[in-house]
Amino acid sequence: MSSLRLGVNIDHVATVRNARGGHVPDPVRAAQEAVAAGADGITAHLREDRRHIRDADIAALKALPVPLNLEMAATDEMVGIALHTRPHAACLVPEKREERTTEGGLDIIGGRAHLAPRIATLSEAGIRVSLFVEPDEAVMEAAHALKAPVVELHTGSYCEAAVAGDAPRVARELDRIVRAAAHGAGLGLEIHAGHGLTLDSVGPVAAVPQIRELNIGHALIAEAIFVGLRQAVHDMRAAMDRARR
Ligand SMILES: CC(=O)[C@@H](O)[C@H](O)COP(=O)(O)O
Ligand SMILES: NCC(=O)COP(=O)(O)O
Repeated sequence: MSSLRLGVNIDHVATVRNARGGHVPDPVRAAQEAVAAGADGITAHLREDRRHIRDADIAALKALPVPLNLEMAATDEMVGIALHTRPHAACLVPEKREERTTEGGLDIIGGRAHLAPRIATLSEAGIRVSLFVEPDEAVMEAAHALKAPVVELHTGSYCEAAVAGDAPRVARELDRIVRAAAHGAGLGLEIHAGHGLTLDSVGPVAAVPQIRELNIGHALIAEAIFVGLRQAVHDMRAAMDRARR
């Protein structure tokens, strides 16, 4: 296994399925295909509004012999579902019903009192907790204080700059990621990253030595429409491995 794991987020397979209210394409089949092509795990975001991944998807995905990273809001409802389903991991993410997609990292400084008991409950159940946060050194300190073993650095700002071709901003945002990863790893946190990554933008993030896992979904599923899911996973895996050479 590579030192850098690939978690494939299959949310948007469910987006296509839900478009017609039926059963195809099946997110579980997508997960099996992704793993067959080299994914190290599956990520699925059970949103409060169930706009894509649904509760039955999580139960079915859990039955697969692959690590399931359940992305979820830090609510009592979702903690209850996680305790019932027992995924390998739970990644706490901020959520607003009106958002098109995740818009930022979890407020783990202002939200400490709300998060601490939920992190403890999930951890005590043997679920590996990660916090989806901004790549910021002070945030790494807060994650460490909350006793979360893993942080996932939000790469959205870096990816937006990359898409815009704004080289100075790309450099600034990448430097934030590099600094946060080094600081967080120095505190003993396991460092993951994700959101918005594409074949074109993944390389510099994959090259950050402290990052142990990338979670990639939308761009990979979009590419799969043209080259097939196995090829899309293979290509992303290859881009990550090239960056680590
Ligand atoms: C937290 C994150 O960046 C994604 O994993 C999240 O799943 C995005 O939400 P959508 O998949 O609904 O766009
Ligand atoms: N946590 C990031 C993730 O799972 C996938 O995000 P995206 O690649 O769909 O933007």
